Amino acid sequence: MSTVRPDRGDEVPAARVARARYNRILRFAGWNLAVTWFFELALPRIGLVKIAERTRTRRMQKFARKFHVLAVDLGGLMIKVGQFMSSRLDVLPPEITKELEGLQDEVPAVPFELIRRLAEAELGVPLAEAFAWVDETPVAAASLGQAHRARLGPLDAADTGLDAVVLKVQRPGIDEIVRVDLAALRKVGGWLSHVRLVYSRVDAPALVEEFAATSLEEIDYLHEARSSVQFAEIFANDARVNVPEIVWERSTRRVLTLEDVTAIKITDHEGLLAAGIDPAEVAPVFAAVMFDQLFTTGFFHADPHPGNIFVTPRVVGAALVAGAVPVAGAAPVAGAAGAASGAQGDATDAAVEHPFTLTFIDFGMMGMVPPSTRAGLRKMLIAAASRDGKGLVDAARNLGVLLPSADTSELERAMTQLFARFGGMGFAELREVDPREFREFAVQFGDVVRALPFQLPENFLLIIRAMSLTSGVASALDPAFNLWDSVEPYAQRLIREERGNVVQDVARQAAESARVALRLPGRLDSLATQFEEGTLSVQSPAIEKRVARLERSIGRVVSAIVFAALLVAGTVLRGDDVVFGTVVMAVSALPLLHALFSGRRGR
Ligand SMILES: Nc1ncnc2c1ncn2[C@@H]1O[C@H](COP(=O)(O)OP(=O)(O)OP(=O)(O)O)[C@@H](O)[C@H]1O
Repeated sequence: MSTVRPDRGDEVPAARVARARYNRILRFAGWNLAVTWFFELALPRIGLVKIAERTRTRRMQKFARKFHVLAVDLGGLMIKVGQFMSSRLDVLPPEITKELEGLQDEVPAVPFELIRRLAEAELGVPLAEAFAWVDETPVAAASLGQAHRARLGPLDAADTGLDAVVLKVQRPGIDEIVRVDLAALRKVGGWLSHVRLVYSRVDAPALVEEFAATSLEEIDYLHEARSSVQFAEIFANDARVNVPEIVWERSTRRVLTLEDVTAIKITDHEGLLAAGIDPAEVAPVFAAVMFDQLFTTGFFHADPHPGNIFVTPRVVGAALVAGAVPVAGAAPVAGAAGAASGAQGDATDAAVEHPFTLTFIDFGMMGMVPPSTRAGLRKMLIAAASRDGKGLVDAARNLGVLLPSADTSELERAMTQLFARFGGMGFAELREVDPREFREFAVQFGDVVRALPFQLPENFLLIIRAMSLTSGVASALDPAFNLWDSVEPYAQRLIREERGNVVQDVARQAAESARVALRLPGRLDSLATQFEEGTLSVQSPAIEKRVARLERSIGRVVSAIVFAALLVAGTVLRGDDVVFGTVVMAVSALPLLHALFSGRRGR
């Protein structure tokens, strides 16, 4: 570790190390901010914008390489920051994501003696007493902790019915490292809050606080244990999902003992095929399970990277449903096939007899989609379904994606154009559209959007992360997999479940003002009038019938939500890179269009 200021000779060594770490992070951030300011603001101001454009890719590569070195060297939260960057596959350029992809695997393991000491201090007994056996070689060494295989002692085994377990132990001193890293990140967040390019789109200090809250939760294993129980309860009657049991007697804030559920890694193609499981069959199930979390239960696994999901072949009695390869922790088939679903709603989907179960681990990073955000997203959907450009913009404002001060007439116009140009098309037809046309539109649309004060609202950091990882894992399982395709059946289901809410919202929104009603398509317009006149009760068969028709036009709930997330991601995080922003916009436009116009074809 580099420079320690001589005038701090009175500090104890630990404090000196902490200060050096803090300074190193700040120097790195400060230097890169200065370089970015010079190329992206100072040069364009004196007419040298071409230099900024020509050097951008090289600068990004260099930044990623240097950050990589810093993160491996410092570990701690810098690895997490790198992970966040690399999971933004949809918005960050490949120069950065590729460089930072394998970061987590490069963390060196802590010698077992130190792990033993910490675990024994935490558990209050020698490890040999607490466990029948502990493997001194870790299964995995991560930035905050490391995991070892172990076997429970006879008493614990009898108590819990478990034998093979995994013992997670935090890195000694990780609390202090996290504290220092957060202090440095807060400082950087403060700097960024003075940079117009940033503060106009992102509340950097709030973003750092969101990251800090997540990180502090991650170093409390009891919090992780409680989250895993909550997650398990939500999916208790869902045959698609499995969660390891916690051994509470052997768990503390810094030590976590849990059922060993090792099975086939979700991205292990050979392993899946050998077990008779088609990876392409896993992709839509995984996507649907993630959508359930994000949009139905609102409590979601925010770190669904391939290392955190196993595919467990299901067994009937002693026999595996799929293939003949026995895998440790294979899940027994859950009770009757028709087990009632939990919060996911559609029982048929949740209890479908797939030849596998998805086993989630690592509940350290969980996210919540608060009801207000879900309501905001629904408003956006309704505006989208009624092809209401202005409504869509208002909804974005309500959601906090767009600052209240924004002059949005240009955006409304762009939306109206979008509806006019692609309005009559279904998804299949949209796919036939010349990509150049999309591109052209996306450039215009992107320019309008970038000029507006879009921002990354609170709570979106983890939502976007989960969505990006879901998309990445699903495509790794099946390169032909299209997230939007799997959205369709899911959205249909969601609409059926949310029927009541949609009715209420549509009616309320329509009644809000005559101005709104005027913008709505005919069928909604008359609906609104009746509602306002009080001639229509929300439960009446007439409204039911109309809403059934409306349902068809709103048949893409999640598409619209995914669109919203991508739109935010693309605009907020991309800044001025037109080419990349264009791609994101084009991608965003597809599901939106899909969402908007399927109803018109009466599907
Ligand atoms: N219950 C379990 N059963 C089997 N293996 C497990 C279990 N829990 C953890 N592991 C193994 O240990 C590794 C690290 O565990 P986990 O992901 O929970 O730790 P982490 O410190 O939060 O790491 P990261 O942040 O990289 O995901 C996992 O990738 C997996 O290989």
